[in-house]
Amino acid sequence: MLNNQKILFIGAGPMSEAIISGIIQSSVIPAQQIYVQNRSNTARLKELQKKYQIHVYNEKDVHLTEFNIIVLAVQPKNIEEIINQLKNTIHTNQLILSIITSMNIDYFEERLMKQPIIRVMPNTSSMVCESATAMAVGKYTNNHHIEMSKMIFRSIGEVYTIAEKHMDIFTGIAGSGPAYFYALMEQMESVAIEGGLPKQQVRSIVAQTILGAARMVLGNNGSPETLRKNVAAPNGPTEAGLVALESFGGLKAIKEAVKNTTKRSIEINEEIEKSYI
Ligand SMILES: NC(=O)C1=CN([C@@H]2O[C@H](COP(=O)(O)OP(=O)(O)OC[C@H]3O[C@@H](n4cnc5c(N)ncnc54)[C@H](OP(=O)(O)O)[C@@H]3O)[C@@H](O)[C@H]2O)C=CC1
Ligand SMILES: O=C(O)[C@@H]1CCC=N1
Repeated sequence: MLNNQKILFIGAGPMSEAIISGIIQSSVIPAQQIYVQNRSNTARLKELQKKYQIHVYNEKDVHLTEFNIIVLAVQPKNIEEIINQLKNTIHTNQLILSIITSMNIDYFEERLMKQPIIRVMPNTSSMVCESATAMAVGKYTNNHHIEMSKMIFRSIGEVYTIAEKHMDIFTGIAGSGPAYFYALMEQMESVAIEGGLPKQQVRSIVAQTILGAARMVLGNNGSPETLRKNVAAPNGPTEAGLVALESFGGLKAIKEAVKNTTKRSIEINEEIEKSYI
């Protein structure tokens, strides 16, 4: 429990909401100790306040030093504004959790003096407490910071502590991963509806199929390779499907999607670093 901690979310987008929803559902931090700010979208702040009974702020009204934990949840392009807001204001006893895509811990450590910082990559399944979240720690963090961060992110799913150099590839498979599965689901839904299955059943059928496959792997029922082979009898329908998946470039496409995401994640950090030179 982090009952005595006050936490501020800078950025009121879907990722902040997903994390807030998780920590309230799991009673990790009480709603009255959760604060969220943005710059302009007051309707969004009111919506979050009403839904979760949390405190909301406009950027200019925030007193940063009140908070034990500050979560950075804005787009990378807004990072400079955030650094300007934090610099010369926060203390080294405040923990910064950055979920900002691509931005390295070094970036923060160079601009904020000896600040404990943990870089985190959750995914949108946080909303249903099923995120695969990575955590990489900065050099000014201690065990207490790490434990607090784990407690927060375990409330929205599984947490994996990784080396920071692997954060971009982690983004490639898990941060962005849900989007590939949704794209796959869109295609499966569309072909099933074309094939005559009732639209209202198709969504559940496709989602249940993906959920079942994930549960089989997580339940140690075999490797994906073994489980794939178990589905596909020689010369059966699945084998025909897998042949099409390969011959139409589906398998290569999956690898390329992960590689391209990873590459773009690296580039964003480089672009922002370069904009300072
Ligand atoms: N969506 C996803 O699947 C994942 C996203 N992430 C990362 O998490 C971060 C947040 O994502 P997401 O919630 O989707 O982002 P959004 O772009 O939807 O939301 C960002 C929020 O930040 C606010 N904002 C922007 N600049 C400032 C500022 N200077 N001060 C205060 N608030 C500000 C915006 O509101 P206003 O304009 O009113 O200020 C908005 O509420 C991003 O870096 C994203 O890459 C990480 C993992 C997964
Ligand atoms: O693509 C994005 O902007 C972020 C990275 C991980 C998920 N969404």
